[in-house]
Amino acid sequence: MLRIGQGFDVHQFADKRPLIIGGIEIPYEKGLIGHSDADVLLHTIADAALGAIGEGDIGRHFPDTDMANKDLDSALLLEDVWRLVKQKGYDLVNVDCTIMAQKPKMAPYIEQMRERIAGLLEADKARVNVKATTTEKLGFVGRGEGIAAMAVLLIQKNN
Ligand SMILES: Nc1ccn([C@@H]2O[C@H](COP(=O)(O)O)[C@@H](O)[C@H]2O)c(=O)n1
Ligand SMILES: C[C@@]1(CO)OP(=O)(O)OP(=O)(O)OC[C@H]1O
Repeated sequence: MLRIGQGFDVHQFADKRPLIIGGIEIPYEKGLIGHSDADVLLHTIADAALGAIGEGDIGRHFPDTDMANKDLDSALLLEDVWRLVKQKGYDLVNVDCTIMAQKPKMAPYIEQMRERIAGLLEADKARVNVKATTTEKLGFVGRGEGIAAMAVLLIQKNN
């Protein structure tokens, strides 16, 4: 049995915040804001995984009204979501992600992100692909107001 899910998330830039994407801290003059650590890529993957198992979205599982989720490490959030996926008997087939950011350059950090995500999803790195694109200076991403990410994720159960 195969199931597919997709995810999309956006977070806004602010000064004096670390920039954490894909579980990796990227040196930059600004970071993303959210109730959690605002890891836009891990949130997107978690939403895609929840979509694939028909379990809603991260806002339902980790409400931003709950102070227990304040400054939450999104790696823990994705680990929790992945536990649900595994409990239902599924493994990762592959996940493909796109980060939309005018700046900074993601290319130097992509391999580290793949390794981190593969670890969180208990899968080989070859099953994880991460891409980055600018939006050619158009829209909120192009103006450097924030970063968006999307993911498509496929899981498989062998029975
Ligand atoms: N934040 C980003 C954006 C893009 N890249 C890399 O540059 C390539 C070209 O970007 P375009 O927006 O012109 O498509 C893209 O394919 C990425 O490899 C990046 O590293 N970081
Ligand atoms: C992760 C949660 C919870 O800490 O907070 P945020 O960091 O604001 O992230 P978002 O992608 O808006 O949605 C899920 C939230 O409930």
